[in-house]
Amino acid sequence: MHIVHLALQGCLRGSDIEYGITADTGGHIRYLLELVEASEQDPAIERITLVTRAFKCEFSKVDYTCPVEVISPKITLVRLPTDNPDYLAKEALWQELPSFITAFEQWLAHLPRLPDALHAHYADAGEVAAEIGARHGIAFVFTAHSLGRCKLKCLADGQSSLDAETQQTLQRRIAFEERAIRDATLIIASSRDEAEVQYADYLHYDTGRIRVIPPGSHLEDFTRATSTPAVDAMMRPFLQDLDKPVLLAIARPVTRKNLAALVTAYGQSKALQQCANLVVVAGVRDQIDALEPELADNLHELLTLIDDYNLYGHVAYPKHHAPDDIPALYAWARERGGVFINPALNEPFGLTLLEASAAGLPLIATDSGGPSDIIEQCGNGVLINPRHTDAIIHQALDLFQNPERWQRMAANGREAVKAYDWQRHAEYYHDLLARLSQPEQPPLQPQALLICDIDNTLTGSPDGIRAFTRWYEAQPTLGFGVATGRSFHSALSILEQAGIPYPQVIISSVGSEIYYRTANGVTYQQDTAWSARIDCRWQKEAVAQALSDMPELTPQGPLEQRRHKLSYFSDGDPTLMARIQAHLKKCGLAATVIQSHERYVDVLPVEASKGQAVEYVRQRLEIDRQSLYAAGDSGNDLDMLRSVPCSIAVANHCDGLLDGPDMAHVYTARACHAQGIIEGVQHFQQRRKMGGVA
Ligand SMILES: O=c1ccn([C@@H]2O[C@H](COP(=O)(O)OP(=O)(O)O[C@H]3O[C@H](CO)[C@@H](O)[C@H](O)[C@H]3O)[C@@H](O)[C@H]2O)c(=O)[nH]1
Ligand SMILES: O=P(O)(O)OC[C@H]1O[C@](O)(CO)[C@@H](O)[C@@H]1O
Repeated sequence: MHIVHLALQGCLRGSDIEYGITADTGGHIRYLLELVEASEQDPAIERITLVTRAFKCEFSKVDYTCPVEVISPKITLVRLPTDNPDYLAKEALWQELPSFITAFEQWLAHLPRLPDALHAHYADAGEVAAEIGARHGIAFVFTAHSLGRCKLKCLADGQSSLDAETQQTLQRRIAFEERAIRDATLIIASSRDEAEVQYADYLHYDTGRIRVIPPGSHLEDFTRATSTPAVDAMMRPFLQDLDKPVLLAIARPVTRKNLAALVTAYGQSKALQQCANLVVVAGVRDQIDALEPELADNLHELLTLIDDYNLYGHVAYPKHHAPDDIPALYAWARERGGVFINPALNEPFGLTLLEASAAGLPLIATDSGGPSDIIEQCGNGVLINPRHTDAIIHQALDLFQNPERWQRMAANGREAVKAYDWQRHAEYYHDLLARLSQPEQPPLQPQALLICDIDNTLTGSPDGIRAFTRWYEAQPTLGFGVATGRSFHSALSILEQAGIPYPQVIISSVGSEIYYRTANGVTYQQDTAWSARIDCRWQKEAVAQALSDMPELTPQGPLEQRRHKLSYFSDGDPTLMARIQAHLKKCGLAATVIQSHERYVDVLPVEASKGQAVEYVRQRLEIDRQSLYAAGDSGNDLDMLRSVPCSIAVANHCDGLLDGPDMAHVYTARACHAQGIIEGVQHFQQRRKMGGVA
């Protein structure tokens, strides 16, 4: 397979990246280089080409006009010239897109055959890929890295109005993104937040074409790192007490990274100054005023704040560092009981959080964007509102003054971050690309359909999953779907992690959303008729308002709240469901209320539940009632198992699932988890063969 990656911005080269030398030389470059390094390990990948723009510049000694750079035997970097030969910031690149497209077409014309996959990084490359894709009928993959609508929102939040030029630049970028999102065959997001919140602001948002594949990080570099004399030398000119704990930030000095708020918070708190130094690694520079205006303005602001708060001797802001110094910087902070902070107004994902976690530092991070996913997964930090300096102060003091909490978070992070692995990313990514390059399959028309709950039904036993996968492969006429309380992306992630085949149908968010796998075998299409059907009597805001009167209900995190689902934690009181129903009735509202695993309460439109969604899918796929199997284990499976004649409760079922008189038809498997599903389906198949009534 030949994969072509398009990435136009910043100073891209094969090694020794000058991170932060321009506003656009940052995370997308690290992401891309580490992705291709993992990608080339796969023998199925014959060739990888990175295509970028050639430019001249005065700020670096590197030759960024060199047309071809061989990075490894499989990976080549190609620089294409455009009309303007000079370095241009991403905001000005749009002018060069027509000439870049022409140069790219000429380059493509010299290839023996078109690439198997085209992958565009960031809005501008997305525009090129959409144009080339349309002209040549090439499918493409899009990764935004950062989205204009989120940036617009977070910049606009802080000010009464944005200047006209910024508005115009962002609107132009958003138009490119809209086109890329509309035309891309597949979109790769790094986090659930990106997939479910950040992309959701776009007109052409289509969840089913997005896959969440978290990036990795060269963990070993950070886990093994120790501080070096170079880091000591970097800090010595700045800090009075080199041994104090450290509050460390590493980010390009752009407005979105909000480094000024960090220095302000530090300046406001004498207590924080007493217990820790502040280290801000904000790119590299020779002369501040020779940098791009945004970088220079932000650095001037930092220097002014340091001066205003008289922080000399307490804050370090080194001028230079090499890529190799970065792991040593985290290690230097760890050796001093440090904490890593990312106070960005919005962080689409946040590679620095992975790096800091691997290096053993607890995190304080913005509550806007990808960090919430990372911290939820790793349990190694706290989220803060980046506009509240008192929250930064409070959380930093708490971590510095509570060594047990520090230890626990540092240990959690080191362990959990192992899940962010480029090799795994590459395997998943290649599998998707390989499927996309195969001819499309005819639409699904199974003769029978098995719908399974995921958690503790399909999952729970790795041996069971292996047995299930083998067994399912030998059932050519049996369709397979899942019905889960998880969101669509959360469901796909757990299935991928567990090695379960991609289902043909995904009923997610407790039956309030339905997706069908499309003919390319990779992407999904949402059933909008189902959404419209359950929407008609649903008054989400009013229901949420009414339930806010019930103190025993605590809302679950923002990602669990969906257009047609409100989710809460509860104390598990068995009378709660009835009380919620009564309260809603009193308020003139109606909803389906579902309690599971005692703690969880989901409130849905009246027409939505797993059972009603399964019946809808059965009719839509024209499956005979006796050829539909459903398997589950807990409270939110109850109405599905109750209504499907061939239902299976796995042996590890809970929530008194089979207590009701209307559950007598349910087959109770002797085996737990996925083995129980196989046992149940075989039971019904056998019974059918013998002519019994199911
Ligand atoms: O002075 C600096 C500043 C940054 N870095 C490195 O540059 C990378 C920065 O990546 P990240 O923290 O992810 O931020 P961005 O540069 O803003 O990257 C964009 O692209 C990334 C990859 O998709 C996403 O994780 C980000 O959220 C998105 O803003 C990290 O490896 C840093 O260690 C340096 O080496 N030196
Ligand atoms: O917030 P913004 O301006 O979209 O910035 C994202 C920037 O981050 C990067 O990943 C930096 O490498 C670039 O894609 C882009 O220049």
